[in-house]
Formats: sequence, C-alpha cells, structure tokens
Amino acid sequence: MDELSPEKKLDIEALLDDIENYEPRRKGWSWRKPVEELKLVDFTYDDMSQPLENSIPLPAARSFEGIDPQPEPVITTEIASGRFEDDLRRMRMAAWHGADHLMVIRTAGQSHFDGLIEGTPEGVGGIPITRKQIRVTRKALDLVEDEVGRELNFHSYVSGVAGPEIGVLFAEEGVNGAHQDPQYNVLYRDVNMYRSFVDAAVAKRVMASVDMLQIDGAHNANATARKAWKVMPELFVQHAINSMFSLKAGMEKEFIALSTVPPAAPPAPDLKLNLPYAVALREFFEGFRFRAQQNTKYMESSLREATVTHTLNLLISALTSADIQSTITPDEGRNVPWHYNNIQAVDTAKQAFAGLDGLQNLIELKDEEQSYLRQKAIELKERAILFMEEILEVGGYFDAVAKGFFVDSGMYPERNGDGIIREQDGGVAAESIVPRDEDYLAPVCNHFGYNNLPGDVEKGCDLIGGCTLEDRDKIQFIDELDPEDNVHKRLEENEKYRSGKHLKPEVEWIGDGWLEITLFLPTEELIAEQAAQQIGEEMNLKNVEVIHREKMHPAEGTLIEMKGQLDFAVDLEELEIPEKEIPLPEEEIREFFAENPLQVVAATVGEDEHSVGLREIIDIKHGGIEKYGVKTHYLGTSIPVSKVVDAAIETDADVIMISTIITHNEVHRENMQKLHDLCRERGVRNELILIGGGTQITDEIARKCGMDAGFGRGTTGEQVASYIVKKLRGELEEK
Ligand SMILES: Cc1ncc(COP(=O)(O)O)c(/C=N/CC[C@H](N)C(=O)O)c1O
Repeated sequence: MDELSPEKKLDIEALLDDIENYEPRRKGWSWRKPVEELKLVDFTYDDMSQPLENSIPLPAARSFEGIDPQPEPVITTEIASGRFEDDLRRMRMAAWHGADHLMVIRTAGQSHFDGLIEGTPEGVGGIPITRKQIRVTRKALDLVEDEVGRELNFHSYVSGVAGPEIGVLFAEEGVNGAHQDPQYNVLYRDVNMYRSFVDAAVAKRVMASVDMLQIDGAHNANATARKAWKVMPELFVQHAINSMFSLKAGMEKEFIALSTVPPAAPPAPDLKLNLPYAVALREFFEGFRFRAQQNTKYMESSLREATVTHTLNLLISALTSADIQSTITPDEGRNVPWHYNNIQAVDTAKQAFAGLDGLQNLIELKDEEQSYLRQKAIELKERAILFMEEILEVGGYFDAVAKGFFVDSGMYPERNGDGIIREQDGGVAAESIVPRDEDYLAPVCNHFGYNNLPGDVEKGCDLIGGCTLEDRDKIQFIDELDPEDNVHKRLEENEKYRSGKHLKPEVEWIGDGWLEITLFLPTEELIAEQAAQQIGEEMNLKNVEVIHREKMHPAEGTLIEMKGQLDFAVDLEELEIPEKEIPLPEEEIREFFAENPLQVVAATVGEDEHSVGLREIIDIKHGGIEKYGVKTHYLGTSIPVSKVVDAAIETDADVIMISTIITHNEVHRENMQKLHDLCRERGVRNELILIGGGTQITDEIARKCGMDAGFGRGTTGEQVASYIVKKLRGELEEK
C-alpha cells in the first residue's frame, strides 16, 4: 500500500488487502525525542519535542505563522467505538492533532473470554481485540506515522482470563503498550486472585521481551471509591505491588508506567489535594514512568467543565512530570466518545503544555520542611507505608484482599468497611491453576517460571527452531469466523458514504447521521428539556435525546444540548461548490497597481473598536495591501459610515473597506447596507468598490447587504488585493 496523502482518505479495503502477510515494522514502545531549546518563529521553548512533518496546529497558530510545538510527554487518545475501521480515521485525525498513543478499549466482557477472538466482529463500548483487527490497525498506523513524521504507539489491555494469550498476541503483532495489573482482574473483574497473579507473571515476561510499555491499574480505585481522595494511601500500595511484581517478572523501570489520576476535581480544591499526592508519588517511585490522566469519575455532561478539569490535571503534570499524558474526551460523561471530541482533548493537552512551557524555570513548589505541601506529602507516604505494613501483618496481599482492604472509602488507617472483598478460592477461573510437573517443558522463549529445558538448550524455542515470537511463519492467521458480523459486510453497507457520493454528519461511524444542537430556552429545566425534545423532532431529527442540560437560572432559563439523527444524506452530485478563489501572483498584483495607482479608504465602523483584523489586511507587516503599493487612508475605529463616505469622496477613492466584527443585533449587516445606500444617495456607488470584512462576514452576507465582496476570518491582504485587481479588470462574473 503506497503512502498516504493529506488529500486522500484512508483506503480501508487496501489496508485489509493481504493482511495475512502483514508484519509489524518494529516492536516495543517509542518515546518522543526531546529538543533542548526548540526555536519556533520568535520563541524558544524549554519542554518540547521534535515537531511533526504534517500536523494541524491550534486555531490561534494563525497569529504565529502556523507553529505547532509538540510537548515532550507522549499524548494519548482513547478509542472505543466498536468498529475498528472507523477508529482508524479517528486515529489519523488525532495523530495530526498531536496524539502519538492510540489506546483501544476492548469490547465489553472480553476480560472473561478464556481465549482469543478472531475475525473483525463489531464490539460494544470497545473493539473486540483480534489478530486481524490489530494487524489492520498497526498497518494503518505505519502509514499515519510516516504521514505525520512521528512513531505512533498502539495500545490495548492485557487482562482478564486470557491475559497471557493476549500478551503473546500483542508481542507477536507489534502492539506497543498495554495495561497490565493483576489487581485489576481481582478487584474489578472478579478473576480469581491466584490465577490473576500467575497469569500476570507470564504476560509481563512476554511484554518485557519486546519492551512493551505497561500501564498499571491504580487509577481504577480512584474511579471506583466513593470518596476517591480517601484512597490516596492505597494508590501508593497498588502501584508498589504491581511495580515490584513487574520488576520480578523481568520488566524494566523505563517501561513500567504508573497510572496516576488525581483523586479529586473542582469544586474540591483540586491542587491542594492532588499536588502533594503527585509530588509524593514521583518521589516514592523515582525511576519509574508516570502516565497522568484526569479522573473520569468526576466527568459530567458538561464539555466545558471536563475541559477545565483536564487543564488543571495538565497543570499538575507540568508542575511535576508526566511521561505519558492521557486525554479523556470531554464528552466521556455523555457519550461513548465522539471522534471530534477525541481531537478536542488532544488539542487541550497540546495547548496547555505549550502555554505552560518552561513553567518549572519560572516557579518552584513551596515544599520546604514545614510547608503544607511537604507535610501532606509526608503524611500520604506514612499512611501508605502503614497500609503496606498491615498487609504484611495479616498474611500478605491475598489475605488483605479477602479482608476488604482495598477501595475502602476510609483514608487509611481510617476504615469504613466498604472495601471490595474477594474470596481466595473464589472468582472467575478459581481452582484453575495446575502446578507444573517435573518434566514440564514449553518450547517457547521468554516464558516465566519453571521450564524443564535440556541442559544444552539456551531457550525453549530453540527446540523448535523459534517460536511465534521469533518465527512468524508459525503464527496461524485465522481470517473471518462470522460471515455476517465482520468488517467486509460493514464496508459493503456504508460504501456510498465512504466513497463520498453521499454525505452525512457522523460522530463515531461513517454515515451514522448523528448531529448535536445547542439551544437556550428561557424556562426551567424540565420544561426546557421537553420543549427541546419537541423542537428536535419538529426539525425532523430522529432519536432526539437531550445529552446535556445546564441551569442558567431556575426561572430565567436553561442551556440544552441535544443529539439527533438525520435520515437523509447530501448527494454531492447535486451540491454546488463555489470554486476557491486563487489569488493572482504577487508580481502581477504589484505591476497592476504600479500602472493603476489605487486610493483606498478603510475604517472599522459603528461602535466597534476592533482594529487588528483590518490592520492585518492593510499593513505591509502582515502582508497587507500596502505591500502591493496600494495607498490606504485608514480612518481608525468606531467611525460613522457617513464619515467613511465623506473621506472616500474627498480623496477620490476607488475602494472602501469597512471592518465590522460586532454582529450584535445584526449591526454588521446594517452598517454594510448603510454604506451601500449612502454611496448610492451621494451618487458615487458605481465609482467605488465596497468591501465588507469581519470574523462573521462571508462573501454572500456582504453581497446581500450591497457590498461588492465580503471577507471573513483568516483572510489575507493578498486575497483582498487580488480580488480588487480582478474586479477592476472586469474578470469577475456578477454573482
Ligand atoms: C489495568 C487495567 N487492565 C485492563 C483494563 C481493561 O480491561 P477490560 O478489557 O476488561 O475492560 C483496564 C481498564 N481501564 C482503563 C481505563 C482507561 N482507558 C485508562 O486509560 O486507564 C485497566 O485499568
């Protein structure tokens, strides 16, 4: 498959082609490459990594020559739509916005499957992780990483009853990172605790053999505990248990990432609670890696609130450290995340880190002996040590779990007795451990534990000329098992959308038809919700559902966001696309104005003080029209329209350019219409070219108000100058 081009969509069929012979280009985790002092236009950055070759910068980059600084931490986006083929597009969009860690949530229940799934069935709340799905995804990421110019890490989960098998599958297929923490199985999936740890040792050894990055599961206690900030001492203990177990199983500290999630969020005093914890954690576990993530527990349906909480979490990362910065989509509190919200979250992380660049060279944490921060950090460490000591006193981890030590809502040593209890002989796959016989022999390498290898054999798979980790020919690739539930069937059904013939809004899957409407209703919540529902239905949306409701005032009004599905598509063949105006070459514009000197009058009109946009169109510094030799009389801001016309007549101008940013009460339309009418009244309309500009102006809006042309956000002086030349040459057909 040839390389991607930014103008073309991912070709899923081509990716599926010959997938039985796909081989991953590398194994193991990729860190970003820090750049000591990154210089971009007028700025020098302290905490950035190598820029991308292709990317989409933040919107405000328009004012900074399009720079797109990439922070040092790896940035994660999580995906869980259930159709991996649609997620590939989401991954590509996320990579262009700065994500280099694509984490795929597994389909519901896969933890309790005691074997591997094959083929490409559709998942629920996540993707069925299968060999074919992994290969197509990794193959797509190979292409995307070449396109953006940075290695991309593909990540999923090694957990559940088939943990070791999943671990081997991931190692064979070049998966770069995975969650692996036996405590997760025990506490949250009720898999037998002995089975979980035996499996974890085997899985970790295989993961270590390919330098697969591991993320632990401590964050789950946060998301589960009633008062999450009370489990902070326990989180240290959970990290310690998994980290030490991982070292004993053969993992390197560089690839053991502690999953650290702030156990609280506003309106709690976020940093007062979470910063001491973040500082103490990094001191305790020096040398390990840290995966920072905001706490999903506190995500409601407000995208704004989730984004601010995420930003505070990013501040904690910038004040302490984060090797991996996970991003939670702001809509996780209302949807199975929509793809464009993945991108929003990635941009939030990139934006915050760019804004906080060099922070640790600007401020120091007040952590001297008697400071609040230091005292809290000490207290948390002491509580954690006492917790660990009591575990030892009661006989060790398994006994402690059976006694409900974990996820108790009391701040240890305070106990509320509401911890998660698991029986030592209970849970899924209990009594399923078979001790290895004396003559146990597994002809595989990187196998944990007793293996009765013949004396002269260095590693097990030498006996068979290499196992599947060394000899891919030994891998049995199984294609589709279900003739109906597979990606090929789905691609057949949505071909007309993928080919671009039919266009439908979407949030997860191509052609899903979902869109979102935001409205304010001047009434109380329950009435507003019902009214919104009816409005959506009257707009002929299907499956209308209010997904966010925010009280602005009990009586004055309610903000509503609702989703609905369109049951029709736009047929591109019937769509009239205005062709994009291509500016004339710079020299041609310059020559024209040299031969035809032009007088321009420009002003920001009405009660409007915005001047930046118009100045950019005029000033030579921003590549404005003065650059082409055009003489401009700039009248300033808040200029009455009548004065603009007077000035144009006095200077015998050829062009009037007015800027009108404020649109309150349609004042922008009014001002343009007034300019047109006044020029007509003064008998000069036909001698003047009238141009309206502003962030909410379009050519169509301007023309409807009597202008000759309108220019909106992002317009350049070159575009305006080129338009004037074409207009004066009579090359523009009247619209
Ligand atoms: C240690 C561990 N193992 C397995 C799983 C997943 O296990 P199932 O496939 O059974 O759902 C998880 C889940 N949490 C991930 C939350 C979030 N997406 C994150 O980035 O941390 C886990 O934490």
